[in-house]
Amino acid sequence: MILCIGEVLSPDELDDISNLLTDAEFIDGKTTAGWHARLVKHNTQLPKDSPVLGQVRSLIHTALQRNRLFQMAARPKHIQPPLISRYGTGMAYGAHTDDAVMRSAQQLMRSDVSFTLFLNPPDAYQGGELVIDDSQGEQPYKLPAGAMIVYPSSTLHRVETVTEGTRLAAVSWVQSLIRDPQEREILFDLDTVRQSLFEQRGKTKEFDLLSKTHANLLRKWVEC
Ligand SMILES: O=C(O)CCC(=O)C(=O)O
Ligand SMILES: [Fe+2]
Repeated sequence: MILCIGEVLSPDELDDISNLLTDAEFIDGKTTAGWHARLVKHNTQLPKDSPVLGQVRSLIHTALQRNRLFQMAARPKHIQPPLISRYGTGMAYGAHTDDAVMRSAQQLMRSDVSFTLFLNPPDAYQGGELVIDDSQGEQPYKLPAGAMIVYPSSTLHRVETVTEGTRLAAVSWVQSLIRDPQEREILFDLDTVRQSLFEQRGKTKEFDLLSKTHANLLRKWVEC
């Protein structure tokens, strides 16, 4: 499932992030890519010791925690602290697949879900689409500032060359409580229907039965 979620960051949070990044120093992004992705990764990102990295990550963490759609779609067990990337003119990230296993703090995590959170508006740059190769073929995504795309880490994807302007984005990976993407989608759909039924009719018998099925499938599939 590929899901676009709007207004994950508020205009105030976007302003704060933009101010923090204005004078920040960025370094070559190759340092955090796997050996094959490194060959095609041409961007820059905030270094680990950047004085603003903690604040930017904290704003993003808060936004992800409160976003119900993200929580429902990804069911995060671990979220890798996001990389804050900047693509200037001529920069791109060629076709690659994300590492299946990553080190997060002191532990290893599996990447199930990848996401890009767009930090500046689409008219601030030409090109720079995230292109995901899914069963329908290649699909380009270029979202408004503050919106995010959540997609399976198993896909091949790339970032088109930025031909003008600057693209700012946060990217990260999630190990999901629900490993299987189809099971995750079934739970997402059931949860969506359950909530809409509740909004329309309140806590009916049908709502209770759907909630029971949702909880029992979650119990069956969850990896704690
Ligand atoms: O910037 C993006 O939209 C995606 C970057 C990416 O694919 C990666 O860092 O692995
Ligand atoms: Fe990637």
